[in-house]
Parts: sequence; C-alpha cells; structure tokens
Amino acid sequence: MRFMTPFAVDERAKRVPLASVPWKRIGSYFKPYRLLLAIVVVVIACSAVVGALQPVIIRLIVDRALPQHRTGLLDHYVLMMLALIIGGGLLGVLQTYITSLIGQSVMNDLRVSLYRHLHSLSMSFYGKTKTGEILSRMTNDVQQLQSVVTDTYGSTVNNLLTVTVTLITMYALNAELATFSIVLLPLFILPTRQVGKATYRVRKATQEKLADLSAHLSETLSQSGVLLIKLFGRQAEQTATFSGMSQSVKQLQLRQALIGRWFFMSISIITSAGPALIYFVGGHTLFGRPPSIGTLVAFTVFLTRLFGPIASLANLGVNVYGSVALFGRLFEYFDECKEIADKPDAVHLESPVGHVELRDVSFSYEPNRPVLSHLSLCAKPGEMIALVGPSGAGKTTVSSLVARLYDPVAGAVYIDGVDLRDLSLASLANTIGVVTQETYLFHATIAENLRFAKPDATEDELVRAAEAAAIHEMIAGLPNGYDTLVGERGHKLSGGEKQRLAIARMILKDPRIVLLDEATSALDSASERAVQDALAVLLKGRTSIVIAHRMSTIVDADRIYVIARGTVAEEGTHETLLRTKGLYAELYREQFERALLDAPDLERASLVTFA
Ligand SMILES: Nc1ncnc2c1ncn2[C@@H]1O[C@H](COP(=O)(O)OP(=O)(O)OP(=O)(O)O)[C@@H](O)[C@H]1O
Repeated sequence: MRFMTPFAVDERAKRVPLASVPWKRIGSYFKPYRLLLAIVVVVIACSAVVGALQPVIIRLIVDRALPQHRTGLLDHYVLMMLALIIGGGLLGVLQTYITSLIGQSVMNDLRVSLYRHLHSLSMSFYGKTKTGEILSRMTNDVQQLQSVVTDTYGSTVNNLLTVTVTLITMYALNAELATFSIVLLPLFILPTRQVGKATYRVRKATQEKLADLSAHLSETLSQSGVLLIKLFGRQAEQTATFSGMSQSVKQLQLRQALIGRWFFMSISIITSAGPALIYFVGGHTLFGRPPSIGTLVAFTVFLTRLFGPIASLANLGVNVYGSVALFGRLFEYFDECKEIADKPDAVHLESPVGHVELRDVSFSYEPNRPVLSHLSLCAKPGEMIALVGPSGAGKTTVSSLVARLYDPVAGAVYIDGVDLRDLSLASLANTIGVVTQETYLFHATIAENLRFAKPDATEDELVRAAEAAAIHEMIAGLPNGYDTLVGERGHKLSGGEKQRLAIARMILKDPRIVLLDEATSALDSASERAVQDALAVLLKGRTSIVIAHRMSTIVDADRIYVIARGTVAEEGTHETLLRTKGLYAELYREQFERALLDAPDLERASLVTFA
C-alpha cells in the first residue's frame, strides 16, 4: 500500500504547468449548453442593471426627497426600491436554477462518458490502477468539480457584469470619486494570483491523497482484504498506515482552509475601509467640487457592490485553478488509450463455427518481460484441447488472449480465420464464453445473475439452463427460488453451487467457444460430480480450450498442449505424450504419484494438478 509524504505530493503538484491548461477541451463539455449559457448572461445583465439602480435611488432619496420632506416623492422612490429588490431576488433565483442546471448536466455528461470510456479500456489499465483510485476520481473529483463548475460560470458573468455596470454608473455620477475607487482595486487583484497558485497545488495534492485513502480503504476493507489482515494479525500496521494517510489529508485540508481564510481576511479589511475613505475624501473635498451627501452615500453602497464582486472574482481564480486540477485528473483517464477497440470496418461473425488458432504469438504484460514467445496452437470446431504445464508457464495468458483481454505483441489470434483485431468486440463476446475458477456474481437475484448472459431469457429457459447445470433443484429449494438475492451481501452459495450457477449462465449464453479454467481445489465428491456433469453439458458440441487439472479432462482431450516457459513444449494425446517420455510424462508421473499418495481414494486421485 503506497504511502507518500505530503512533501512528495506537493512536489509533484508543483510541476503541473498552468499554461498547459486544456481550456478548449474543458470548453467542449459546455458546448451543448450554449443556449442556456447565453440565457444566463441575459438574466445576469438584467440583475446587474437592477442592482446598480438601487444606489442611484438612494442618492435621490438622500438629496431630493429627505431634505425637502417631499413624502410623496419618498413613497415613490421607496416603492421603486422595493420593486427593484424583489425583481433582483427573482432574477437571482432564475440565475441559480439555470447555472445549476448547466453544472449538473456537464457533470452528468462527464461522469457517463468517463464510465463508458473506463469500460472500453483493456485489462492492462485495471492491472496497473487501483480500483479505489478509480472510484475516488469518479465520485470525489466529479462531485468537487460539480460544485466548482456550478458556482464558477454564474458568478464570473455576474461579477464581471456587475463591476462593469457599477463602474459606468459611478463615472456618470462622479468621475473623481470613481477613479479614486478604482485605485483601490489592485489591492484586491494582486494577491489573487499567488493564492490561486497555492490553492491549485494544495487542492490537487488533497485529491491525490483522498484517492490514495480510498484505494487503501477499498483494498483493506474488502472481504478478502479484511480476511488477509485478520489471518496475518496486521490490524495495527494497517491502522497506522491509514492514520498516516488520514493525517496528511487533514494537514492539506487545513492548509487549504487557511490559505482561503488569510486571503478573505485581508479582503474584508479593505472592503470595510473603503467607505471610510470615501467619506474622508468627499468630506475634505480633496477632489475639487464637493460631492452631494446623496452621492457620498451612494458611493459607499457602490463600493460594496464593486468590492464584493471583485473579491468573488479573486475567489473565482482560486476555484478555476482548483477545477483545472480536477479536470486534469479526469482527463488523465480519458487519455488512457483504448488499446482494444473496434476497427471502423470490424467484421461481425453471423454464425461462428468455432475454429480457434494462435499463430506464432508472443506477448508480455510489461516491456522486456516476455510471457509467451512464438506460441502456436489450434482448436478445430467442436474439439476440446487441454492446456497443461507448470505454474506460471502462461496458460491463463493464452486464454486471456483468445478472449482478447489483451492483444498479442507479435503474431495473431484467429477465430474462424479472422484476426481478433479485425473482429467486432460484440461479435467476439457472443462467440466466446469464459468460465473461471472464481465465480463473480452481482448483488442481485439468481434470475438476474443468469439473465446477465441473456437479458431476454424466459423463465423456462432459466429453468432449463439450471437443470442442465444440475443447480435447479437447489434453487427451487430456496425460500425465494430464482428471486433469491446472491452476490456480495446476498445468500451465501457454496463454491460448487457458485460454479454450477456460472455454468448455467454460460449454457444460457450458448457460446460457440468455451474457455475453461478448471478448478484446482477439490470439492466434496458429490458436488464435484455435479460440477463435472454440468461442465460436460456445457462443453458438448462446442470448441473448448481447457486449462486442465483433472485426469479425466486430459485423457478426453482431442489434443493436449504442454506449455512451458511461454511456448508449446509438446503436443499430442495423452498416450502419445506419455510414450514420448518428455516433459508431459515427467509432470504426469510427479503429480499423479503425489495425488495418489496424498489422497489414496480413487475419486480424488483423478484430480491431477499440473499447475
Ligand atoms: N496482469 C499481469 N501483469 C503482469 N504479469 C502477469 C500478469 N498476469 C500474469 N503475469 C505473469 O505472466 C506469467 C504467466 O502467467 P499465467 O497466469 O499465464 O500462468 P499460468 O500458466 O496460468 O499459471 P497458473 O497455472 O499458476 O495459473 C507469470 O510469470 C505471471 O507472473
């Protein structure tokens, strides 16, 4: 479990060049909402004008209505002010609604396209990325972005327009006082850039730390993780690691909060000092003609209308930098190239016959660590071929290449003579069925898990598949039958039951080619026989490539490929290979003798583990 010091994270974040922010790419997510964005501008422009009119009316009240006790005029102005206040409020609600709508829609689009993209990535991406980290980016990062984006657009336009309209009105009333107010503005703008940069770094580092934290949680709090930690008594170490990670998140979030606080403290001091300066400058008539009292009062209101948005614009810089960091982290996933994707002219197999061939295939998971080299083998339609060989020889890798979880580095895999890279992924998925030792069931009902293979399967079809896989009686015996919840937190199924359910699922799918990784662990003999019978039904009449551990499978295979050090060392039937007295004969003798010694009962001796 990776643990980085805050220093290391900061250093990494510092190196991100702000100039390379992909504005165009970020903008492309907003493009579909151009009309709404334009409507928001109009709404905000109206509310800026409404806002700027209020101090003008205050000035009229102070200069005209109050000194001469013109109550009729006063009522008139007060009514106008009330109307402006209510109008401004309503426009604000409308603006919030539209900006939230835009923000939520952009995030929704981003989430869905990221999810779609993640499903199109090859297994090598999932080999190198922690699940917890992916979850964190999909949830924490997108969530954060959503609030930033929702606030950012509306407030930027709002503040820019408010500042413009306010300045115009100020100049129209008193050019000298307006210029004096503007002189104060750099005090707000200068610190913004520095704070923006600092916040950018801390926010990015925080998101990275949160991702580490969630990766750690999903690893150590998963059922297998907890079990492993318990069995090795490593609770204290894991808690210490977690505490370290949590501490650094705390430190970073504290820093984030403090940076913001210092910044706003200085801004609020300047904001409060502004009106005092206006009275001072106006009262001492420092700029030629003395302004009217109404003008002075109006200017103090203008100042708050001006500094408020300027402060927000400064804060906006902070938000934009932060959201750029978040967009950057999401784009990293989008930039993971798909590796395995449909060609534009991909071939679709209408009725596959099930001929599989690996021709001179070489493959490595990581550069310079070859796993398969120049491996060739074939399975003709309807044949069962067995892959045997020492552990780590590359048997599972062969089956992963046939399922196109990875593409070969050299050579090619063909189904019915079509290179897998030219075949549509949908067609491949329909042609091939994979049964692994680990059965994964979704937290859903048995029927739903079965229908994962064939969504439109009728009840009757479910029952027939379950009967063929010798699991129907067991399901029928459950209180809720096919509607029983299974999976992570559902009804606990035994290993053998799970395997038979997986076989039933595969029978429903009805693929031409079956890739089977036979279980190494022996179930009790009754359950073992049930699984074997179910498998016999599944494999019948289909092409199958079996990573074989049982003697009966190996003997029945049309051809056995002995895989050693990533290539085919020997091939033939059980008898011919035994006669050759090569690697197969050696493996057979070693394993079979050991199996007999370990479990003299004949039933179990039939389980020969070559792996
Ligand atoms: N995702 C992966 N990333 C990197 N290396 C891998 C990956 N999967 C397997 N390997 C390596 O590739 C080699 C072949 O592994 P493979 O699982 O194909 O062997 P196997 O013959 O099926 O072994 P076993 O019978 O023990 O399951 C091994 O050295 C293994 O460490």
